[in-house]
Amino acid sequence: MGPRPVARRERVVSAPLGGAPSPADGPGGPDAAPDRVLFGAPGGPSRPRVLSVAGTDPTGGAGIQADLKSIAAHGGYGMAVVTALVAQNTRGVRASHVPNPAFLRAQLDAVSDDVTVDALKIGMVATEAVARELGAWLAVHRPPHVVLDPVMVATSGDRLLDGGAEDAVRSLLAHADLVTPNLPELAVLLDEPVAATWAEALDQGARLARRHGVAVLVKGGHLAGEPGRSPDAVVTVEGTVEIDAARVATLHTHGTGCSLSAAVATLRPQRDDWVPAVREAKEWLTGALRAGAALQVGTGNGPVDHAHLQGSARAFTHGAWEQVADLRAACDELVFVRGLAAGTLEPAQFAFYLAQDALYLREYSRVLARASELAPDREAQEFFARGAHHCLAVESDLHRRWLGRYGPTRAGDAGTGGAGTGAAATSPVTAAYTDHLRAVAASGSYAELVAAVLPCYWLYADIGARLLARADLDGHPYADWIATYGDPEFARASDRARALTDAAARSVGPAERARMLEAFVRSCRHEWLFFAQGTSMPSWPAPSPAAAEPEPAGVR
Ligand SMILES: Nc1ncnc2c1ncn2[C@@H]1O[C@H](COP(=O)(O)OP(=O)(O)OP(=O)(O)O)[C@@H](O)[C@H]1O
Ligand SMILES: Cc1ncc(COP(=O)(O)O)c(N)n1
Repeated sequence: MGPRPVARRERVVSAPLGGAPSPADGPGGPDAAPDRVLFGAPGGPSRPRVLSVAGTDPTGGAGIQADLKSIAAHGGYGMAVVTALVAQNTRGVRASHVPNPAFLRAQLDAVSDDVTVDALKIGMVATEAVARELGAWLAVHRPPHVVLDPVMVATSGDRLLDGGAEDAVRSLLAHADLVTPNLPELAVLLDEPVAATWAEALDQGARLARRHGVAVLVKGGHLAGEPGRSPDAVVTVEGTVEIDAARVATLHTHGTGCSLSAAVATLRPQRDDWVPAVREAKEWLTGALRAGAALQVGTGNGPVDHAHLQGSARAFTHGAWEQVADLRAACDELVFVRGLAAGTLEPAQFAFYLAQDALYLREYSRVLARASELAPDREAQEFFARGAHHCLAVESDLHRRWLGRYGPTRAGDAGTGGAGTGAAATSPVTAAYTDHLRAVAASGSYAELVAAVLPCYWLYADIGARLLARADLDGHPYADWIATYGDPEFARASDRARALTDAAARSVGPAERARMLEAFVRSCRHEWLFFAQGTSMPSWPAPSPAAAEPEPAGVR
């Protein structure tokens, strides 16, 4: 029932306040890139198709090999064009071979002649000639999201870019949305000394952003004076968003920059802007750094573990979604859902459903407000607070746009078992769902609560996308309503709710994860019932008038 129109409203309502490009929208503002593709929607690609243009590392920790693992770990389909074959391992670089630029172009064209690229990550370009050829290709085939990792020197200290080719890398900035230099690379791009403090690094990031109209991911991996921390920041002409993380005490940092930039490139087509993509990628990278040593790869600076969330620790929502596969199929088969898609649903049944939806949203808003209160960080707090606010906006909108159309009495008829006395009463099905949510809000943890509220986003985004693809909306009585179900904005909010749930799941132990799963599955069952009541809820008798209070003894 839920927040799908909420997310839709998010775009409309926030425009006057937040309509200016956000700091992380990139140089062209929020409209520079086309609307996000709804990956996994019918008829569309199931995953973002991400191209890495970079050098190789036969030991698999950096370059293209790392990029492909990182892309896969973030749900992308990875492709790779090789700029340079590098004989290296965890101890250093021995030799490299750079194929001629014509062969690079042949590889690039082989991809762009055949495949749509949703995001591009550029890593080691090795020589000026490679950078120029790549620039020429980009001038014609620029993908919607371009991340440039201006690789110059390896962790081992070996050069990966020809001396004198810095200008050519700088020229690629014109084709990039986000550039991800480490501190020495940032200094080279600006032709300034290396920043000694985090504040200086941020200033340099701002100068680079202004000079080239690009978003800059300033990385604190090489920073000395911040003990225990490894902060990064997304810096644009509009401002700076810092993303802090604990420093992992490890030698195994080979390929961190490659892995991070590939992760961000893969997440960007799946997220609203650069900040959430970087936040998620960095959180993942910190886990990958922690798990790196256990791989026992090499005797030098070993790689990070790109697969640390796979296997037993794979994303919580992945397993939870599989658990409710039957319920999801059952939702599709409901008379209500089929009638909605076909346009054959009785208007009175639709009105009853909407009246219950409005009642539900009022309660759901309170529950989202509680999730905001419990949220562990500002981004989650804002996400749920916005959701809570928009639920109320949508509830009012439902009354104004939809329930007015059918008349409060008819909705009330359905809701009060035929009493026909105006406002709808909460049905037992609606009450059971909101009771469940409020119980988790009252006594569950943040992790359990986000799992409980997730189905209201995710099931609707999922059903919405399929309804939209199937239904012919021309002259359809519920066209407006179905369009809100399939709105990509809503799918984005659902993705975010899912990512927050996964982040919460990663921070708790197995017992709490089991409670999260239970809360999630229960909410899914309530969602199914909520749809089902639209066509199969019997009227229930209106309550009898309250018995008159007995008069207290001794009066008169
Ligand atoms: N020891 C660490 N603990 C936590 N995060 C780290 C650590 N070292 C690097 N990082 C993070 O890894 C990412 C890459 O940062 P870094 O500044 O090392 O870039 P880089 O030098 O381009 O990487 P690479 O080592 O691949 O060349 C950043 O998000 C940074 O904060
Ligand atoms: C092909 C290639 N690209 C990038 C790096 C940088 O990674 P790191 O600095 O972690 O060695 C590398 N070593 N090899």
